[in-house]
Parts: sequence; C-alpha cells; structure tokens
Amino acid sequence: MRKTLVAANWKMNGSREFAEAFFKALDLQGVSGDVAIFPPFPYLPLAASLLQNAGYERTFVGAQNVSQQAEGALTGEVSVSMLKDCGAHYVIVGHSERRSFYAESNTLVAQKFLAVKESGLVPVLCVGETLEEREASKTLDVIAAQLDAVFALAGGDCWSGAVIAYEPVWAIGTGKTATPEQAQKVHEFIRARLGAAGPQVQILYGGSVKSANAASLFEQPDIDGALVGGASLDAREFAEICRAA
Ligand SMILES: O=C[C@H](O)COP(=O)(O)O
Repeated sequence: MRKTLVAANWKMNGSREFAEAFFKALDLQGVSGDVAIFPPFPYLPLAASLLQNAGYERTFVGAQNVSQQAEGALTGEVSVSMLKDCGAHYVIVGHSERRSFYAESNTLVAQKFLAVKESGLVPVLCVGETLEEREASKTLDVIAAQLDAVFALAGGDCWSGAVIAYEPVWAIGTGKTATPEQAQKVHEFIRARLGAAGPQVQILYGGSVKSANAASLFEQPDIDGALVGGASLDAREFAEICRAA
C-alpha cells in the first residue's frame, strides 16, 4: 500500500518571521502520512532546522526549483548539491508557473528531473493541462507528452522513487478544484503510463486543495496526497489537510 504525501508549496511567499510562526503553529499530531514543506530557497535551511526541532517522523523539506546544471557560471541558479547541503529531500520540477512564466519546456523539465534523480533527491514532477487544452479534449495528450519527455531522457527505471503531481492549470489558485472524479481519471491514466513502477509511485493532486475538499479527493484510489499552494500558508489549515490524507 502506498503512503500518502501532503506537500506545502509556499511559492514566493513568507519571510523568516513567517517561517518561525508557521512551524510553531504546525501541529501534526494524528497525521499518519508523509509531510513536506517547500519554502523559497533562502528559508530552506531554517525550515529544515525548525522541522527537525519539531521532532515529527516522516517530515521533509523540499525546493521549488533547481538548475539542470551541476555548477558553473550560471548567475541566479541553484544546483542539486546546494539543495542537498541545505537539507532538501524533495525538489519540484516542472511546476506550471515555471512552465508558463519562465518558458520551461518539457525538455528542460526532463533535464531537471534527471539531475534531481541522479543526485539521490526525490523529484516531484508536476504535470497538467490548461483550460484551453481541457476544453479541446487534449488533457491526456498533454500529460502524456509531459511524462514521455522525462522518460525519453531519463529512461529505464526513472519513475521508481519519484513523485508525480497532477495540477490542472485552471485549478491552481482559482478556487476551482477538479472534481474527485475528474482528478481520479487523470491519475489513473498517469499511473498506467508509468509502466511497471506505476503501482508504487505517489501521485499527488494540486489545485485549490483545502481542508474542506481534501478528504473527497483522497478517497479516490489513485490520489495519494496533495501539493497545496495557498492553503499551505496557514499552518492549521495545512495540518487539517495532512490529517485528511
Ligand atoms: O503547487 C501548488 C499548486 O500550484 C496549487 O496551488 P493552490 O493550492 O494555491 O491552487
């Protein structure tokens, strides 16, 4: 049986003061699955240390992005080894905000995925369609292309030990969640596409998840947790979502 994972993606929000208050308020009693917090880069070491001090088992920090390169003259970039140094366990690659605002292509996302995998950290690969693509009945084609680009580069056993997050772009930060049935249909498709590793891979749903809708999403057989944006900035609300998993 797969463990659940609920992940907090703070995006470009927070401060030192926010992080300290968040971890002080975060009560994970009664949570049985894995939990991960993805703060902005500068707060990773602080988050790692505050989480360690809290003493919960199976709690991790992760980064929201990474360079596909190992080192060099790449102003503003951050490598996987730096993330490891800072205590990261997971790294998000291919979030739709990176794909759309920073023009990250399927190929670049695949290179980042491979860099994370080779470093021993765990990639959280985000996939998902825009509203236009959904309305044109292209959802599954878009997701297949996003997955296939990674497989084409990383090949072989690339999915084992990785996490996938299905995030319909039209549901991110909009308050419009995919229905549990809509999400399940895509998760089932993704799992089948992962081949032999599929049954073991955690597939998260992301897009306006909150405590009020988390349980109905988590009841679906192929939804193994959530990648939470806005609602993860409230420690109590986030802990409620974790408890629902
Ligand atoms: O990474 C998280 C997703 O983009 C979802 O964000 P949201 O919960 O604010 O819709």
